[in-house]
This record gives sequence, C-alpha cells and structure tokens, in this order.
Amino acid sequence: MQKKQHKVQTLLDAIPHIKKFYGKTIVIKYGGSAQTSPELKDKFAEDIVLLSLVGIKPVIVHGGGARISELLEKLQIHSEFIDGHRVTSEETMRVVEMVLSGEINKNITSLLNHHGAKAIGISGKDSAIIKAKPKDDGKFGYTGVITEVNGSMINNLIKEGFIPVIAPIADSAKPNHPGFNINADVAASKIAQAIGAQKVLFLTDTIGVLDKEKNLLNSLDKEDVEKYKENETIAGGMIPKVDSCIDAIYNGVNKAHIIDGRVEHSILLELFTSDGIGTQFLRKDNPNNGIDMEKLLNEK
Ligand SMILES: Nc1ncnc2c1ncn2[C@@H]1O[C@H](COP(=O)(O)OP(=O)(O)O)[C@@H](O)[C@H]1O
Ligand SMILES: CC(=O)N[C@@H](CCC(=O)OP(=O)(O)O)C(=O)O
Repeated sequence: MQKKQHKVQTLLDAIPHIKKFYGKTIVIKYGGSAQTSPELKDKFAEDIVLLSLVGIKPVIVHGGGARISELLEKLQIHSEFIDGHRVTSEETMRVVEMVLSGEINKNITSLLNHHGAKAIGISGKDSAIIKAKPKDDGKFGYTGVITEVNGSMINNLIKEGFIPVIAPIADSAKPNHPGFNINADVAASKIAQAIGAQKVLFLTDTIGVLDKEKNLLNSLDKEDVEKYKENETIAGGMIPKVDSCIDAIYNGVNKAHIIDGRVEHSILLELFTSDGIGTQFLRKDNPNNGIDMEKLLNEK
C-alpha cells in the first residue's frame, strides 16, 4: 500500500514538470558509452516513448565512438584523438560511416520503433541536413566543423509525428566526397540550436562533470568551464561535451545538462524531478531567466 502511495506521489510530483515541457522539443545526445546493456537500452527507449506520449518532442542524436574504435582496432587501422575529436583518415571515414549511419543509427531506430515510437533514422547526409567543412584547415582529415543545419527539415519530421534519430555525419558540397565525421556532442548542440530546442541533454558514462576530488559539479557557466579546462580537471571526451553545452546556452537553448546514461530512467529523473541529476549549464546573465538567481540555479 505504502509503495503504491509512493508511486502516486511520484506521478503527482512530475505533473508540473510535464506541463512545463509540454509541446517543447528536447534534444537527447545518446553517447556510445551510455549504449551498454540491452536492459539499459530498453529503459532508454521506454523513456523516449513516454516523453512522446506526454506531448514532449524528443530528437535523438547518437554517438558510437567506442564501437568505431573497436572496429578500427580489429581492422588494424590506427586512429587518434585531439581534445576529444577523432582525426579521420579516408579509411577511418569509411568505418565511421558504416558504424554511425549503418549499425548504430538503425539499431536505435528499430529499438525505439519496437517500443511503440514512430522513429526515423537519418544522417546529416540525408537531404544534406548537416553541412560541414574540414576542421582546422584539414588538420583533422575528414573530421568536420558544421557550417549549416537545416532545422526546418528536422522540425517538419517532428510535426509529422516522427522522432528523428540522427547520426553525426555531415554532407560536403563536393561530389564524390565521403562526407565529414562530426563529434556527436557538437552535432547535438548545433541541431538543438537550429531547431529551437528548449533543452539539450547529454547521456554519458559519468554522473556529470566532476572536480579534481571527483565531486559532482552541479551548475556551470562559461567562466567555470574555461577554468576547469585550463587546469585540466575537464579533459578528453568531456571537452567537446562541455564546449557543446556552452555553445548551446549562448545560442538560444535554455539549458544544457550532462547526465548519467548508466542510471535507469535518467532522462525522466532529470526532466521530471525538482532536483534533477547531473550537471546543468545555464547562463547566469540570461535575461530570459528572470532575476531570481536562487530560484534560477535550483530550477531546471
Ligand atoms: N571532469 C570530468 N568529469 C567527468 N568525466 C570526465 C572529466 N574529464 C574527463 N572525463 C572523461 O570523459 C568521459 C566522457 O566522455 P566520452 O567517453 O567521450 O563519453 P561519450 O561516449 O558519452 O561521449 C568520462 O568517462 C571521463 O573519463
Ligand atoms: C570527430 C569525432 O570525434 N567523431 C566521433 C563521432 C562519434 C561520437 O562522437 O561518439 P561518442 O559520442 O560515443 O563519443 C568519433 O569518431 O568517435
């Protein structure tokens, strides 16, 4: 009986949060390191379907870096990262495309559909929704920087009731070009900006951003991120993630969050509870956020 009452209370507590996000678009970056056990994948799919059912519009942007690295190793193709971005040779690009646009995109799309969603899997090459050019004048090979995202095309899919599942591969304007490999965090942020999303959530394999003593940092803005990057508290794969969060909140997205994808129902815990989980990124100077700083920092 007590357990039932607890469940009802949980539901009642969630209602104001559900109302707040009703009709809003939320971009969810599903990182490779959060795509682990079949059970967790099922929970992820259940959460996405639930969001759709209560009138929230999810867009999935996925990664798959670990799977790419695994396959490259099997094929004995050397690959390296600079500040969390892979350097992509032509050979590597073929593997990246196969893994991201092929295996992972289709697996996530069919997983969602088997759970009752109307998901459609695409990459940035489809209808050239993501365009890019070489990063740092070609220093990273076929790794690109995004020059344009066709937000209205994605919004049209959403209007038709689809959940877009997007692989972070970009189109090049040149014919017979293999396209560009884009870090999935960067792609998620740029897509969130282009479609006018309310939020972008990054699911990963840590509880959030940690300080040197491994304590969770609850709330970060630009200056904090610069400081933690400079003293190397934030390193490796966390660099593109925090940079993408800052880019998002300074370009129209209300808030960005880094949360633990290994925790069951982490998306719901973040969206539908007052405290949330993980690290949130918000502009302390954002005029849209009102002037009650205390409320601002505690509210999602
Ligand atoms: N300050 C930090 N806090 C948390 N994780 C960090 C930090 N600095 C570096 N990392 C590393 O970043 C990793 C997450 O990035 P990454 O492996 O690229 O994940 P994803 O596949 O989800 O994009 C963590 O597992 C951790 O090893
Ligand atoms: C340029 C670049 O770094 N591209 C990434 C794309 C996949 C990705 O970002 O996957 P995760 O989110 O799982 O790390 C890569 O090749 O690994």
